[in-house]
Amino acid sequence: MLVKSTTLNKAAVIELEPIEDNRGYFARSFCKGTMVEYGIDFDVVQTNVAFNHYARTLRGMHFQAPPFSEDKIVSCFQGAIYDVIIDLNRDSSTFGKWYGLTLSEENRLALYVPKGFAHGYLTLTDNTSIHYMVSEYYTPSYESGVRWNDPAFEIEWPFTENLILSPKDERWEDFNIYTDGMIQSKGENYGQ
Ligand SMILES: Cc1cn([C@H]2C[C@H](O)[C@@H](COP(=O)(O)OP(=O)(O)O[C@H]3O[C@@H](C)C(=O)[C@@H](O)[C@H]3O)O2)c(=O)[nH]c1=O
Repeated sequence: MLVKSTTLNKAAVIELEPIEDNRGYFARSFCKGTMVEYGIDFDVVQTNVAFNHYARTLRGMHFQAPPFSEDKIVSCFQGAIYDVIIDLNRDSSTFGKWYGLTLSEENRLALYVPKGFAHGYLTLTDNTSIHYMVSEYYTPSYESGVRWNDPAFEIEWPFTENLILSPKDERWEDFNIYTDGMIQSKGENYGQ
């Protein structure tokens, strides 16, 4: 597996290195040692799958606040999604910036989402299956989010009309770039 940097601090794209033969291929999709070589210390405590019936389904933008901030590794093993992250760490030079890429069963890419990043995705096809590993247990009282179309971030989504969202994801309040965000080293969460 190859780990490649992105435009956002700490976030990375993971590329499989399939070993092919007449049956198909084999590839490592996660290796703690390889991640450490790239400076990422990731301990998986839970793996999750999500399925979406329809294209234009948007889930996000979610994070767990300190002290339950979590790293994630997200991949799409059926169909295709446009996956987006936002750096909400106030002490990061890429604070407030977003990054997006297509994850699909064809490109077999995964996205490493560091602590303090909001994460969400828009399905590009019907019948999408998403797999993600997380480094913290689900802690609903620390679950938080920002709205997919919050003007503070200007995310360029492939579609913006006729989206399917949960009521929770429609209602995240506006992010205030001056007062909201997190500082992981201090375990602090500001604003929402
Ligand atoms: C995330 C999660 C949800 N649930 C429950 C809560 C609820 O009843 C149901 C659906 O939850 P949600 O609507 O939050 O599911 P969903 O919108 O798919 O939430 C996920 O979105 C993507 C973008 C992420 O990045 C994930 O970390 C996670 O927040 O599943 C768990 O039991 N454990 C979990 O770890």
